[in-house]
Amino acid sequence: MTILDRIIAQKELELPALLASAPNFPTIDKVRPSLYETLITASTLQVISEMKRASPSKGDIATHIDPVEQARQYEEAGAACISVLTEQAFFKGSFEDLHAVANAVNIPVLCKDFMIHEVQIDYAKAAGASIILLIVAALTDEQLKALYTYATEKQLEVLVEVHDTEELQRALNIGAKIIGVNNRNLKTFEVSLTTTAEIAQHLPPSSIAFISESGIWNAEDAQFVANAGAKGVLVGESLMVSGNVMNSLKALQIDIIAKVGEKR
Ligand SMILES: O=P(O)(O)OC[C@@H](O)[C@@H](O)c1c[nH]c2ccccc12
Repeated sequence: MTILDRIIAQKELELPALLASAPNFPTIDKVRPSLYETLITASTLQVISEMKRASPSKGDIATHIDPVEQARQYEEAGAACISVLTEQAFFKGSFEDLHAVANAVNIPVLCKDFMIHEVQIDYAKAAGASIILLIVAALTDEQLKALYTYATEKQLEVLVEVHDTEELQRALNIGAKIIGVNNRNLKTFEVSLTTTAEIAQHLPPSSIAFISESGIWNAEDAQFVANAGAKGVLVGESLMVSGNVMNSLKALQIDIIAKVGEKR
């Protein structure tokens, strides 16, 4: 059993409780910018910064950090979006974290979880998310399509995560507009930024907002994925452990305007 299998099995165990009750969060009435628009019009690499206490690959990362404080710093540093891990068993997140962060900031908020059922999307929306994640590797084509449609009908944006070219094709088939390459293999935990470069070669020349996820530590990493065509990066651990969130985040916001004659 891979870690992804284990997480999905855990999600299936949690579904009955979600289905038996209804989300009960005070409504957050905010109109947030579209992440898609921000990404495709960007002239600097956009940073989606993540609130990540722990992970199955690293164990505890930063369990003492207050999500609201962290999110405020991300927003102030010019993050395009804040990703909040809501998975509990392996990442120590919660919908409460998501709601608190969504309340505190005005930029787009991504519910980072392992979605297998519409009810999770209801909770994400109720807790204030403007974007959800769908992981192609965790879903059948039918599930992927159904969850994608359900989320977009609820006015949520969708980040569709892929790890190889076959998954990219499945994401393209459902009309995904924001596609993220996870540099971390969720089956082996191996991280390699070249995954982004490899998959980028198979992107059709269209208006897809392409981002690179995981394993981004510094400006050099940011430059590498930007050269491959990424418009944004999804960054967790390096910002969670940084002693200076503002500087660490700003260092990633490199120029991505292609110079004439330069190949990207
Ligand atoms: O901490 P990192 O290496 O910067 O990675 C962040 C983010 O990409 C990672 O948390 C992630 C990417 N896809 C996921 C899916 C589920 C949970 C977590 C993730």
